Amino acid sequence: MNQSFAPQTAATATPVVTRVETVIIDLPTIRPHRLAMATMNGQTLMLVRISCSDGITGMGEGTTIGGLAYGAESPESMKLAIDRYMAPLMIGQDATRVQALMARIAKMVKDNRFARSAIETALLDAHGRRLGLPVSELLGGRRRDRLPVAWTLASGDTARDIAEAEEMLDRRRHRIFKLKIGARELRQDIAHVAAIKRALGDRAAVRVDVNMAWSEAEAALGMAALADAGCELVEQPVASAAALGRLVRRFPLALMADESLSGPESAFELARSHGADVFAVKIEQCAGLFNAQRVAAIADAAGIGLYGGTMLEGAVSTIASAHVFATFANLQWGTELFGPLLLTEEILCEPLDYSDFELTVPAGPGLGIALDEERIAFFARDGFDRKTI
Ligand SMILES: O=C(O)C[C@H]1C=CC(=O)O1
Ligand SMILES: [Mn+2]
Repeated sequence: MNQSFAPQTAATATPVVTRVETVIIDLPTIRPHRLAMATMNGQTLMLVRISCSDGITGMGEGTTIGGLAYGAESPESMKLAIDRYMAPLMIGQDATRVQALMARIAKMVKDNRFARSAIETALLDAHGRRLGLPVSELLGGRRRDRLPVAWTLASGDTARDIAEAEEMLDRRRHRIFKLKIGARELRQDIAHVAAIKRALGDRAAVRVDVNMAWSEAEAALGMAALADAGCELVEQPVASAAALGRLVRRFPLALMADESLSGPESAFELARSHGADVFAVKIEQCAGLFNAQRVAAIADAAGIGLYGGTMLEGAVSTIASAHVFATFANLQWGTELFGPLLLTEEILCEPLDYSDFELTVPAGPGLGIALDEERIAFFARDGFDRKTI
């Protein structure tokens, strides 16, 4: 058969990355958010925009909690890693081969998982827009259009937390509540959890996140008391993965790994050592969306439950997470993709749909969201080009 191989014209030439821009924006939170390691009064988003030779652009986000309190990357270090090290590796490279380009970056940039997640998100957003497909379709296809969303009660005050939970139930926004504990004395924390569960009864699920604040002995005491109080799940009570393995299944509540999980290798190790009942999957901890899928596959193979976690990201990384969680075969524990709701400011042209206890995964190309560039420019620390994307 005769085949014609027409030479590539400018219009069909491979799109390459032409520009990588970053910006840091500081936004207030609706109330102080008290975690074991830090109290947040605001959140800082590091946004990245990748432009390509075919005129397509994509957005990504790197966000952490409490500066350097949560992990080794800060918003400023993510910006630096991208500006100084990742961008030069990307300019002129094929923008359509996202996995190949991420592998090129991973070879030259160790760790820096949050910054890599931001870049991968932006490349997938751009490629989705190019092909007219949502990111979830690029990742193999979504299995669900809506995701259950938990809310974190972390005002530090029991009565205020109960009032907040009641309001969320009334508005049908959340019926799963995660309580941040570990900053106070153990007995006080248990009394706090028990009071909230008593007030909410069967109308809501109550879970806790200790953010590694307990010793193993405290965790044994605490988990028994939490189970008695009607708490259904405890997240990362201790720092060490070995200790998690010694605590799991000893008490009638599920044990979830969060900080111990940093991608497929640690997921495999936790699965091998039976270190958790549930994995909190976070795209940033995993260094991107493809790795988040690998972590989910490991959990499925090991019979470990899945939960869609957050680093309290803004809309861009929240929706990137939503796209990948929508592809998971199992999502037994729902998600906590409420980050944008903790901020006083809307940075999207159209707000996300949180209704009936769930978040709708956008259906448009790429991430399916449009940033309000005026708002971004207004909140940018050092200025940002206004450009409609
Ligand atoms: O899970 C964490 O440790 C971080 C985060 C998620 C929800 C929240 O309130 O804090
Ligand atoms: Mn956690």
